[in-house]
Amino acid sequence: MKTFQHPALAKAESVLEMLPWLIRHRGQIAVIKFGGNAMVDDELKAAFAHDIVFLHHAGLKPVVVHGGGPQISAELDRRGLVSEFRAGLRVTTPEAMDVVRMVLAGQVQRELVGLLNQHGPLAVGLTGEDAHTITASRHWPEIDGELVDIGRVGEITGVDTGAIEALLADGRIPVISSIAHSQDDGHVYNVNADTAAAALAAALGAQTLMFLTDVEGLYADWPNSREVIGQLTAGRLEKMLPGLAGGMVPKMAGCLHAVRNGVDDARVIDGRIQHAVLLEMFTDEGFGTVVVPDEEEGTP
Ligand SMILES: Nc1ncnc2c1ncn2[C@@H]1O[C@H](COP(=O)(O)OP(=O)(O)O)[C@@H](O)[C@H]1O
Ligand SMILES: CC(=O)N[C@@H](CCC(=O)OP(=O)(O)O)C(=O)O
Repeated sequence: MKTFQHPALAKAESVLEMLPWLIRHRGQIAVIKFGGNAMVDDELKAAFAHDIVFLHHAGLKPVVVHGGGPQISAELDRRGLVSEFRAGLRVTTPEAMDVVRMVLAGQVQRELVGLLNQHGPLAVGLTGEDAHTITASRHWPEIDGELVDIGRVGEITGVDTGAIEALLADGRIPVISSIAHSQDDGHVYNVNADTAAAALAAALGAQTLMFLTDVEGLYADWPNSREVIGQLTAGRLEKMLPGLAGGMVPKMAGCLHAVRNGVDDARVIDGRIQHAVLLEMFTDEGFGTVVVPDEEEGTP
């Protein structure tokens, strides 16, 4: 008997191509950090939300951590306040902290929760303050041999995954803002969102940590070349870290922390590409930079 090929056969084939990835990722926790610089436009943000909802329905447990650096800077600017960064971290006065909290928890997080919930009652937003999810103490970075005061910037001292795990068990998608509570002094602290995502990924026992940013991945010789490093081991990354600069420092330090603390792989991918998360998780077209534990050198 002759088989009949439906005109839409190619569609069935592309659905089937996902099968090995669906089997591989089922039940996995994926922490996905959406950088403020990757939130380029409404279409891209909507595509990101769609991808996260797809992961959820594909049987993964996505946890979204979001940034918002440029959005905070814009609001500070609107209020006539300056944005100063030291050692890659925003100098955060108590007045600026109010703006950080308002922009991250009140604007960026709300927008992402709203976009996710267009697909059903899925997303619940929280900040690190809620249920002591992230606790911190005041961070004093060392610059030129001296400890420098950069205000209400927190160094993570603890992660309590209870609230996130309860949400995951309830079939929700947690969306987390990188703000922490301090048990030392009762203040609220501004935490770099990359650092928060990495700490959460390790504490949750996530399989994957993914950073969506505004470059293709880690460039080997930035800013001189645009050659992306496809894969690197924790050991190689550790040697490279002191030579890195700018926004890549917390991302790559976060990748290292994650894979050294039980996360299978940590990725930096180009969040400006529509459906970057889906392409990375469910196709062979891996792009960006993946960091793997030392023993996995050579594994795709
Ligand atoms: N080696 C490198 N490879 C790629 N980008 C780098 C590198 N070193 C520094 N950068 C900078 O890091 C930026 C990404 O970090 P950041 O601005 O904090 O983004 P996000 O908002 O996504 O966290 C890039 O736009 C680039 O300017
Ligand atoms: C201490 C510190 O610098 N906190 C960051 C928090 C937001 C963030 O990290 O956002 P991106 O991921 O978009 O850069 C800030 O105030 O900009």
